[in-house]
Amino acid sequence: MANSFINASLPDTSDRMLFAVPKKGRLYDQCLGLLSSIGIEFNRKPRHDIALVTNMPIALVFLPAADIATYVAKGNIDIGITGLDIIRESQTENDVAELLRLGFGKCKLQVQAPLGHPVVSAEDLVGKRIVTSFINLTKQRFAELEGVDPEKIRTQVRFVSGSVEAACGLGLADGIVDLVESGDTMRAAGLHAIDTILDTESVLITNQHPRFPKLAETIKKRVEGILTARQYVLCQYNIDRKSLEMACRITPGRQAPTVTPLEQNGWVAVSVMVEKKLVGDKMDALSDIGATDILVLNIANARA
Ligand SMILES: Nc1ncnc2c1ncn2[C@@H]1O[C@H](COP(=O)(O)OP(=O)(O)OP(=O)(O)O)[C@@H](O)[C@H]1O
Ligand SMILES: O=P(O)(O)OC[C@H]1O[C@H](OP(=O)(O)OP(=O)(O)O)[C@H](O)[C@@H]1O
Repeated sequence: MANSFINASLPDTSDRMLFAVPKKGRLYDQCLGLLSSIGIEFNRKPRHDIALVTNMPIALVFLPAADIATYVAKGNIDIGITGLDIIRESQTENDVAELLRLGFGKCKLQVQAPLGHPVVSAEDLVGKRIVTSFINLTKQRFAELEGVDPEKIRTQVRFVSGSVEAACGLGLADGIVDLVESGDTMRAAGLHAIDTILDTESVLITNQHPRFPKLAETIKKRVEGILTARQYVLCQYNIDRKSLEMACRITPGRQAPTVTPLEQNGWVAVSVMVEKKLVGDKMDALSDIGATDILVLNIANARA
C-alpha cells in the first residue's frame, strides 16, 4: 500500500497516484517526452523530487531508475517507468505488473572481456573475477554455466556502481557484465562482448495491487496510443476498384482499410494505417499496381 509523504515541507500527495520517473540518466529525457505526449502537465521546483501534476490526480516522484522497481514492488509507489534489467536485477518481477514495453532504453546486458585475450566465451570466465552493477543477474548466469546454485558459484562476482568498463584495464577484473547499446563504451575500453544475458528496454509497471487501478489503466491506454502513433503512419491513395483486393493485401491495416468511392467512375480512395518501417516498400508495391496520389501522413495520437 503506497504511503503519502507526510512532511510539512512536501506537497500533500495523499489523494494522488504516485508515478515514479527516473530522475536522471539514459531514460530521463525519453520519459519526460512521453509524459508530455500523454498530456501530463506539472511544475517541478529545482531540487524537488516530487512534482504535483496540475491536470490529473497524480504526483510524479523522480527517483534513481535502479530503485523504481523496488518501490513499485513494495507498494510505496503505484506506477513507474524503469528498465527491464532493473526489474530482473532487483528480483521484483513477481511483485510488479508489467503494463507496457515502451520501445526506448533498448540495450543488452552482456558479458565482456578484454580484446586480444584468450577469453572468447562466458565459460572461459568461470572461476575468474567479474565486476558488475548487476550482481544477481551475473551470479544467475554463472550459476547456469557452473551448474550450481547462484550462492555456490566459484566465479568471483564483485559490485561496482558505475564506469564498470574500467575494471579490466585497472586490473580489478578478468571480465565485466554491463549494458551495451552502440558498443562505443565497450570498444573504447578495449573490450568485446562474449555473451548476452538479457535484452532490455524500458517498461511501464504498476504494483500488483495498485491503489488507483482506473487511473493506471488510463495512463496505460494513453501511452499505448502514443506508441501506436509512433509506430504507424496513415497512408492514403486512390486505386481502380478492380485492383482493390490486391491493394488491401498490400495494406491490410491494423483492423481493415477505410474505402470511400470516388466521383471518378470505378475508383476508390483508401485510408489505412501502415507500419512506419514498412511504408517505403508498401508505397512501391501500391504504385506498381496502379495506385495514384499516394500520401503518407504522421499520426499525432491514436486509440484502439
Ligand atoms: N546505453 C544505454 N542505452 C539504452 N538504455 C540504457 C543504456 N544504459 C542504460 N540504459 C537503461 O537506462 C537505465 C538506467 O541507466 P543509467 O545508466 O541511465 O542509470 P543512472 O540512473 O544514470 O545511474 P548510474 O548513475 O548508475 O549510471 C538502465 O537500467 C537501462 O535500462
Ligand atoms: O554501448 P553504449 O552506447 O556505449 O552504451 C553503454 C553505456 O551506457 C551505460 O552507461 P551510461 O553512459 O548511461 O553511464 P554510466 O556508466 O554512468 O551508467 C552503460 O552502463 C554503458 O557504460
